Amino acid sequence: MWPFLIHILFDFDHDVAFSRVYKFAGFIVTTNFVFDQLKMKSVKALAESRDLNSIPSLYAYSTNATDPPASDPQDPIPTIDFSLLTSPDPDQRSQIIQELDKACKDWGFFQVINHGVSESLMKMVMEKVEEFFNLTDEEKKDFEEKDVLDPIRYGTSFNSKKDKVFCWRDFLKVIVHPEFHSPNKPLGFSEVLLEYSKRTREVVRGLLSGISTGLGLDQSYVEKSLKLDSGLQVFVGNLYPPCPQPEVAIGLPPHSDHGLLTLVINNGVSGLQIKHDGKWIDVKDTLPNSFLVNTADQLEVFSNGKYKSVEHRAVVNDTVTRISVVVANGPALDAVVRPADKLVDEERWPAAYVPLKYKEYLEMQQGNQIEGKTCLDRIRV
Ligand SMILES: O=C(O)CCC(=O)C(=O)O
Ligand SMILES: [Fe+2]
Repeated sequence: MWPFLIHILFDFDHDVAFSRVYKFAGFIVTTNFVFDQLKMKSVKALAESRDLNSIPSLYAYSTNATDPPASDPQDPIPTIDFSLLTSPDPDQRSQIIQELDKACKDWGFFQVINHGVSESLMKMVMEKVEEFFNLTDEEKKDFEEKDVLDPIRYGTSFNSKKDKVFCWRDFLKVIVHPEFHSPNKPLGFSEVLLEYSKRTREVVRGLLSGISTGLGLDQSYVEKSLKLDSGLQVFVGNLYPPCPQPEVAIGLPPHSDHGLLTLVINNGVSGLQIKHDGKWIDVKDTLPNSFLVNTADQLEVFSNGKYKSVEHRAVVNDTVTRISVVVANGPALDAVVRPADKLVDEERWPAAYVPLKYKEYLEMQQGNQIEGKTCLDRIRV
């Protein structure tokens, strides 16, 4: 006898359903649960549910078949000694500016050491993010995402209203500049967040002034033209719980970030991969207390394509929780970003991107599914 297929559908109205297949007393039972009913079910809650030995089909992600598997980098990832940017020795300064320029041009990704942010602050911010995710679902509910520009957004996947395949990731996104916001829990989070956002902003400012010089512009050109005094800074905590089928799930699919520079640290568990020379490489064995920095879309536009925003993704594993703390630093929301005048020459290097207000770019990127560099493609000339 062919087994019967019993399809239990709880609700036809919703398009986001996930199914699981069970064998039950000779019958095959497919259950379609409507995701809405589990709506803010975090991946953390899902991963902690008993007997989870496969992932719901909603999370089934297939990697691009043309992408080779990730490997270790053949050349070492560039390292930038931040302290040299303010060295009293002009030769040392110009040397590090050249290295920074090369790192942005060849990699779009580098580690920053001697940046002045204390080890204890980096450790504390990681602990507070972990404590945040360990709050009860009820407590975290207060911060559930509504709109992409809400100052505090707790959520799952990337854009759970649009994603066809869900990411194995929960997140907390907080706008910390030009206005500072913070969840009021856990205790002490807000103080740590304020300090971390100030300190990391100093690092970003220093890097961008070096980058400005490296692009052949005045040291303060980036800062002034993109109005960094009121630049947008978004703090992101990412939680990637252990996944029973890591090879068919994804923490975050390939994407580039929307701002200028992104600073990343993690809890010592690797999972970040970047695309370098067309190949995915694992980012691991990084220097202690370093920041991983990547160039983002607005820097690609501003530099007229001299620096490309780097594509990266996060993979998951089946044993340990990975946490990353990301600080995305961009222009002011009302700044119109266009290739810098000095980097445009109608004959040799015509402007390769159309001018767009950063706010509009951000809404476009955050309001859609995340997919490689498709958002940037929309504003290419
Ligand atoms: O988890 C990571 O290492 C990277 C996260 C990331 O790319 C992002 O939040 O945009
Ligand atoms: Fe990213």
